[in-house]
Amino acid sequence: TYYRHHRYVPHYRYREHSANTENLLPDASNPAPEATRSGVPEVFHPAPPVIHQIPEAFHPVPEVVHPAPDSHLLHQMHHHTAAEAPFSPGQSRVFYGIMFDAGSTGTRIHIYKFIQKDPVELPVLDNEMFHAIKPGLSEYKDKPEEGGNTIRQLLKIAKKTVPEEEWKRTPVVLKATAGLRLLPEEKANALLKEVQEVFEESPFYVPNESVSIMNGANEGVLAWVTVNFLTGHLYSNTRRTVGILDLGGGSTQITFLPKSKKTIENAPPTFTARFNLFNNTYELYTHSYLGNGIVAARLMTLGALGADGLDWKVFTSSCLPKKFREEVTFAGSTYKVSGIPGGYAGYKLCYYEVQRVIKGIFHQPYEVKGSSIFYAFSHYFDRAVETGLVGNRGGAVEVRDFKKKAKEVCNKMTKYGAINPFLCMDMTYITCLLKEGFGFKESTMLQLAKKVNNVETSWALGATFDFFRNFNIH
Ligand SMILES: O=c1ccn([C@@H]2O[C@H](COP(=O)(O)OP(=O)(O)O)[C@@H](O)[C@H]2O)c(=O)[nH]1
Repeated sequence: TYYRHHRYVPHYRYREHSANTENLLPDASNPAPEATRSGVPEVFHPAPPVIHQIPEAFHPVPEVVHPAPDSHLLHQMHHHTAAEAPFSPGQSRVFYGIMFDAGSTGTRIHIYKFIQKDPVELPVLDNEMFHAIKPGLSEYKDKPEEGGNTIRQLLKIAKKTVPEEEWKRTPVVLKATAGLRLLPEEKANALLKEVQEVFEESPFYVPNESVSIMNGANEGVLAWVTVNFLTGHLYSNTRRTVGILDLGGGSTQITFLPKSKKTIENAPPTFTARFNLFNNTYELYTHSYLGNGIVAARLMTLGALGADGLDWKVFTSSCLPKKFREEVTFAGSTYKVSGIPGGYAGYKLCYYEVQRVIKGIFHQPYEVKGSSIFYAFSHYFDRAVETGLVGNRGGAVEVRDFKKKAKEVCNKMTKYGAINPFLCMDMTYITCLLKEGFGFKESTMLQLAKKVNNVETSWALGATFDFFRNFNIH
């Protein structure tokens, strides 16, 4: 079935912004999207096997900055004239890319399979194999060899997924995010060195700078590229795109293409990123708030992050069930946390506590009060599913729905605490983050998704495109 051509049919609909033919591949037979039922948030339907056309930016051209030592790989990656193409007539070529996401709460492997039908056509994304393990690399800060074993484990999946004859030209790349950013440099470097060694003993192709800590701006931009690619916005003729909201364990990202110049003019200089893609130069508003991921925010709410006396101190909060008591490990430290026995718990008090994590830290972009569409994934999605705000296929909600649900969860702590004792704290934090952090209106619509067309919404696909054809983000 590798070579069967599936037609790309958009599976996303939106109440205010319905998908239209601009977002489709130029295929006259693509059906026009159905009208959405007004007022009913539509869900995403995981697509049947889909082939995603790679945007032109990914079209391999000779100025690829990552040199591949394997001439076979280069041969395939670059644009050929028919005479030099390594293709037999009518035969498709398949190639793979392996991207590791070393997050603060877990490590994930994404194995992308691309198909190039003939040397002059753009490759297409055929499918993704995804696997996640917990905890993240940062938990192994004092035992890097054990951290390396988690990577070895995931590489076994890569060896099962990628055919053996492709191993030596399949690039393997790892990018770490907040977990490693928050570690002391020497601890983070020891972990990266260990991963590099594990990669080198693997049969895959290890490019230069294969293992690194990604900067926050790239994390936001590359997730934006992924989501706009998967939703069909990158190869549409309009400049209509969607924004992204990513809530990790250690950091949180907001990225969107401003419609108004004022947004860029009023943004701090480090909050914008420019890059070329699809013959367009994009200037995005993007920022990663380190320490404002959901797990870091829990510990800040509790007053635990950076506190002394961790051995004996118990950090309490009215956001937690009164009888709850647990140890939380984050960025290599362990904290004792609990509810307030015999004390008060509930939404109002909790909101007051989480506000401390947000006040005075966030820049509110000029435009966010407008009608832009934002895709929210990672922990936004997880918490929305756990509380029943959306089903596990995701869907559209308004910011006020998070608030309503947060109140319900905090006021029925016993019921929801059984699902996840941090639900009240997390939902209240998300509400506060959206409203008082980014400055969204209560009526702003968010599309909650984990996958779009069967591919994970994360920065990893964007990073794989960037690897093959550098966007030169600056
Ligand atoms: O491809 C992915 C990448 C991440 N996640 C989820 O997104 C969150 C990201 O958290 P992470 O630990 O990576 O946060 P960071 O370290 O970047 O702050 C976690 O709930 C993951 O399970 C996911 O569902 N799919």
